[in-house]
Amino acid sequence: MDLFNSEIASNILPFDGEVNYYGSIMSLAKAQVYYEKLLQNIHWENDKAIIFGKLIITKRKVAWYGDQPFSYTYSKTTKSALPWTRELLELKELVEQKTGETFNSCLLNLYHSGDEGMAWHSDDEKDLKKNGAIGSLSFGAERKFSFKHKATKQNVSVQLEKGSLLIMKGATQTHWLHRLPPTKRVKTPRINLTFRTIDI
Ligand SMILES: O=C(O)CCC(=O)C(=O)O
Ligand SMILES: [Fe+2]
Repeated sequence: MDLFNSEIASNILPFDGEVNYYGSIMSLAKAQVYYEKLLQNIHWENDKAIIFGKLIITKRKVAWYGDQPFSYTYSKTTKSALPWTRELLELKELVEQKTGETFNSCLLNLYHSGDEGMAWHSDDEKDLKKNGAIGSLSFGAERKFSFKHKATKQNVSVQLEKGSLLIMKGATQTHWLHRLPPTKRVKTPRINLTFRTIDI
């Protein structure tokens, strides 16, 4: 499906939420340049989380940027947002233009290989605007991304291509979990940007 210049993308969820996959929204060459710049210029740090009362340091690296030094608490740890870089602002504007949504912050993830992933969760932290859209851009290795309905356990998956955009909105976080499954097949890094709205 060629969605390169298209503003429309259909909902991949059957009910109880809205997830639109736009496919790649830029040329492969541009996606590669962004991948390299983000790898270099982002203040990547290992993520800390408190899970079952134990401090866990993840192999995955994260970073947190925004309009203001927002603090964001998840898995009982708090981060303070750094000011936007030039590339992040360009990408934020691109995602806003494609989706008609606005965002004031971005959580970034760096998965060094398929050994690293993210477990089932919903992005329903109290700092986030309720039912606010989340725009997700992917660079580097292609990975599978999955949704599971909290009640029916129904699964929906999508392959996230280089330079692709996925948007989650409406009641998605209330009714569905999502994850990035680990995979033995992927040996190279992936960078993911999730643009969000912090409630102020
Ligand atoms: O890496 C991804 O595609 C998703 C990351 C994610 O779900 C999150 O940061 O909340
Ligand atoms: Fe998430």
